[in-house]
Amino acid sequence: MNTFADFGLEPKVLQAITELGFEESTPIQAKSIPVALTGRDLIGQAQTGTGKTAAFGIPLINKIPTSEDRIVALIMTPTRELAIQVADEIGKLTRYKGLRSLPIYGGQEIGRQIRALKKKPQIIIGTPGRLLDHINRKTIRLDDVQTVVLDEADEMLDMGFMEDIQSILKMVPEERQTMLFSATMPVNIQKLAQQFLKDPEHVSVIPKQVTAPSIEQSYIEVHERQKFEALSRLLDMESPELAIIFGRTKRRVDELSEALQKRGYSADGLHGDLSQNQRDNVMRKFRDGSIDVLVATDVAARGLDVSGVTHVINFDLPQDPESYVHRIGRTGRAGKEGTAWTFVTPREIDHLHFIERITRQRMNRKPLPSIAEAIEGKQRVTAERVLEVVQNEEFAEYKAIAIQLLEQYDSVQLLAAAMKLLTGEKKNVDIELTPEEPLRAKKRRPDIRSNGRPFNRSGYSGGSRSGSGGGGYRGRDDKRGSYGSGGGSRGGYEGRSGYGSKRSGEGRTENRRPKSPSDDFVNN
Ligand SMILES: Nc1ncnc2c1ncn2[C@@H]1O[C@H](COP(=O)(O)OP(=O)(O)OP(=O)(O)O)[C@@H](O)[C@H]1O
Ligand SMILES: [Mg+2]
Repeated sequence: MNTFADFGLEPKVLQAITELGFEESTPIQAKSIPVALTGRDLIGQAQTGTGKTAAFGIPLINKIPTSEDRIVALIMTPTRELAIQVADEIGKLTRYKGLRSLPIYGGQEIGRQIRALKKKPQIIIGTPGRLLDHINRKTIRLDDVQTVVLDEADEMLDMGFMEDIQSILKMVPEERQTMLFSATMPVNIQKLAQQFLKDPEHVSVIPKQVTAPSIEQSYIEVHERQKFEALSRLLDMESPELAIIFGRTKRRVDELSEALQKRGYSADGLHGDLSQNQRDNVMRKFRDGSIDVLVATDVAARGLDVSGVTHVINFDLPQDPESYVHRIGRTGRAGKEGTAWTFVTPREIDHLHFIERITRQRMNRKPLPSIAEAIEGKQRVTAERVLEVVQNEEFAEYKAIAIQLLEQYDSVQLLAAAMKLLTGEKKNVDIELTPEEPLRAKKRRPDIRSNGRPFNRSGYSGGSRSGSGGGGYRGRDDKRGSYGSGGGSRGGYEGRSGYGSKRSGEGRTENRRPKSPSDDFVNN
C-alpha cells in the first residue's frame, strides 16, 4: 500500500491530505511525488480522474516555507473553471500549512484580483490571458517563482497558447522546477517540453488504454435529425444521477439545453459566450445537484471534477481523440464507475473508428433505445423513489388518506395512478435543432498515449485504492463523496474565449484554435 506518510512530507501537509480522505496515493502520485520532491522537471501522464492535481500540488506545497511572502509557484490551466477548481484543491491541501493561493482568470473583475494580490499569495493558479494582463500591469511579478506547473499542457498548446506561455515563462527565472501534466501527450508536446523543461523525468501511468478503465463506452448510430429523440430516450432509460452532454458548438448547446428544459429535464447550458456570472451559476447548480444535466461545449471537457457524474453523452462526435478521452473522463473518476455514450451519424462512422484506433479502445455498438425501454427506465426510477420513502418511513402524514382511499379503491389501481403522477409525463413539445455538419474522418497519426516513448506497463489497476469506492451509481447524498474537490461551492468557467482576456472583455471570443472547423467551435 502506498501511503502518503512514505513520502516524508511535512506533518501539516499530511494532515490536510488525510482530511481530504485520501488514504492511499494513486499510481501517478506514487510515481511523481518522489521525483517532484527532488526538484527535477517532470512530465506526468495518467488517465483522467486519477489525481494528477494532487500529484503536482502536494510536492509544490510541501516545499514552500510558511514565512514566504512572494509568488513562488505558478500553475497554468487552459480554462477558468479549471483554475478555480485547482485553486480550490490547492486551498484544501494548504489548510493546515496556511499558505495563500489565488486563482487569476479572465471574466472576473480585475480590481478584485488586484486587491486579492495585495494579500501576498505564494501560489497563483491562472489562465494565460489574464496572467499576461497582470504581468503587463505589473500587478503580478514572477521574478521569484521557483515552481511552474502546466496542467493540461497539450490543450494549452493545441489552443495556440504557445506564445502566451512563452511570454509568461520569460518572466520566470530559469532556475526553477517545471512540470507538465495531462492525460494525453501528443507528440508535439515535445516542442513545449524542449523549450521549457530541463532534462525532465517522464512519469507515465498509462497501462493499456488512455481512457480510464472504469468507463463503459458505447455508441449509437443515429441520423442527425433523430439525435434529440435518441437523447430523450437515452436519458429516460439510463436516468443518470448527473450527466454531461457535449455539443459541438455554442449554438448547439443553447438549442439543446433549451429543448431539454422544454421537455421537462433539469438541464442548463455552458459555453464560452456566457458571462462569467452565468457560467458560475450553471456550474454551481450542477455541483449542488439543482440541475442534473449539464450541456456543454468542449470548454467543460478538460480537468473538471464533479463527483457524481455518472454519464457523459457525446451528442456530437468530438473533434479529435484527445477531446474524446477528456470528455468521457468527466465520469469514472477516482475509481468510480461511469458510462459514456457517443452519437455518431452514418457519415461520421469512420471518424468514430479513427477515435477507437487512436485510443485503442472499442466502443460497444448499441441500438437506439426503444420507447418501451425509455418508459421502463422512468418507471424504475419512480419505483426506486417510492421504495426509498417506504424504507425511510417518511410518510406518516399520508397514512390516514391512504387508508381512506384503500377502503374505496383497489390498491394496484391506486399505486399505479400515484406512480403515473410521480413519473410525470414528458411534455410533448416539438423540437427542431439546427443540424450540424458531419465531421470528416482524419488520417491516422501518432499514438496519443505514449509521447513517442515506450509506454509504461507498471501502472494503474483502477481498483487498487481504498476509499475510492467503486460500486456504480451513487445516491444523491453520496455525490460529494469523500474526495473533496468536487464539493467546492464555487464553480467558474473559462471558455476558450477567456484566453484572450487580456485583449478582450468578458464574452468576447477569439479564434485561437488553429484546427477548428468553424468559428462557432473555436469560440467555445
Ligand atoms: N489519493 C487519492 N485518493 C482518493 N481520491 C483522490 C486521491 N487523489 C485524488 N483524488 C480525488 O480524485 C478526483 C480526481 O482527481 P483529479 O481531478 O486530480 O484528476 P486528474 O487526474 O487531474 O483528472 P483529469 O485528467 O480529468 O484532469 C478528485 O476528486 C480528487 O480529490
Ligand atoms: Mg486534472
